[in-house]
Amino acid sequence: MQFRLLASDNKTKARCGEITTNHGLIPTPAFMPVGTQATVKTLTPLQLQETEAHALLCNAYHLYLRPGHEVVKKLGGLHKFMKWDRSIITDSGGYQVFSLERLTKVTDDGVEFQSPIDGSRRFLNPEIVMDIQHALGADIIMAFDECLPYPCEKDRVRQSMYRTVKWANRCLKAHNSDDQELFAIVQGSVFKDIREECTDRLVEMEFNGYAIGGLSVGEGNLLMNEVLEYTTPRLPENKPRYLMGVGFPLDILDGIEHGIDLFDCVIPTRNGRNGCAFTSNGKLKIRNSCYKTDERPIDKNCHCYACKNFSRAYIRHLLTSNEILGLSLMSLHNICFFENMMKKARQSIIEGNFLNFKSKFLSLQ
Ligand SMILES: Nc1cc(CSc2ncc[nH]2)c2nc(N)[nH]c(=O)c2c1
Repeated sequence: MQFRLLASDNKTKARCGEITTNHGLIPTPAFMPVGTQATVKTLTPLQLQETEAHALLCNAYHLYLRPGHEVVKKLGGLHKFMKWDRSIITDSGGYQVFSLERLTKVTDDGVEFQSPIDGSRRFLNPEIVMDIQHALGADIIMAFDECLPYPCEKDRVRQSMYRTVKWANRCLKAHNSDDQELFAIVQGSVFKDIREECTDRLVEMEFNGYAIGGLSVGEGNLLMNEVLEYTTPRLPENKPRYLMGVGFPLDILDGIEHGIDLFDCVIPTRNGRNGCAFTSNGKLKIRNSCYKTDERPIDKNCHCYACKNFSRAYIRHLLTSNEILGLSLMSLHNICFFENMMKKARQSIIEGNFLNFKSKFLSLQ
C-alpha cells in the first residue's frame, strides 16, 4: 500500500492525499459506505460505483458467523464474492463482539461468546481474527481491539488499553500476507494519558496505518474533538489515519480538520432507509406529509440518479408504502451526498480554504 500526501491546509491539520491498494486509489479524506454483510444494503455494486465511493467497510465478525470466512475464501474472496472491484476494509469485530450482551467471557487470550445467529459457542482471539481477515481478502484489515462503552471507569479503560496493545502485537505477529495492510486501533476512551500511551506503543510497532477507535460511542462531538486534538498529532504523518464509525457531517468535517483521512458510518444508509435525507440545506424527513405533493427532487444541487429522476412526493410514496425502491433511492442519494461533501472538502484543502468550506457547508445544514 502507498499513501501519498497531495496537499496540507496551512490553517488546520487537514490534508488531502491518496491511498493506493491492490484495488485502486482511495482519494482522501474519504468516506466509506458500510457493507457489513458483503453488501451495502439495497444497492448493487454498479449503483455503489456511481456514488464515487472508492472503498467500503465489511465486517469480519458478521462474515465469520455467516456464511463463514472459508466459504468466502472458496468463492475467491470478498471482491469476487460481492462483485466490488475497488478497495475493501474489514473491521476486525472488536466493536461487534463487545456490544454483544450474550458475551460470556473476556480473557487475555480472547473472547468467548454465543453466536446471535445460531446460539453456537464461539471463540475469537487475535490469531483467529487475522485468519478470518486473511481468508476474506480485504485490502486493509484491522487489529482485534476491545472497544469499551462510554462512559467507562478509568482503571478499566487502562487495563483494556493494555489488552488492546497486546492483541495488536499478536495480530502483527500473525500477519503474514503481503497484499493486505494491517491497521492498529488506538483506544483509551476519553483519558489523555491513556490515549497517548496507547498511541505511542502502537506507533512503536510500525503498522501500515492507524485507526482511532472508541469514539462515536456516545461521548459527543466535544469530547471526540478533544481526543482527536491530542491523539492525531502523535500518529505518523506519512501513514493513513482512520476515524472509525464517524459520522454526521459535523463530526466528519471536524475529523478532517484534525488530520483524519478515512471515515466510515452507517448513518447515510441506515438513516436513509428510515426516511432521513441529507441535503445541501439540511436534513429532510421525507415521510413527512408536507412532501405529499412536493414535485422537487430531494436536493436540487444533487446530480444523483434519485435526484435526477424522482420527486420528493414519489420517494415519500414509496417509503410510506413500504416499497423497497424507496430504500435504495434514499441510500443512493445519501451516499452520493456524503461522497460529494468529501470531494468538495478535498478540493477546498487543495485550494487552501478548508475552513471557509467547512463553515459554509455546516451553516446550511
Ligand atoms: N465507533 C466505532 C465503530 C467501530 C466499527 S467501524 C465499522 N465496522 C463495520 C462497519 N463500520 C469500531 N470498530 C472497532 N474495531 N473498534 C472501535 O473502537 C470502533 C468504534
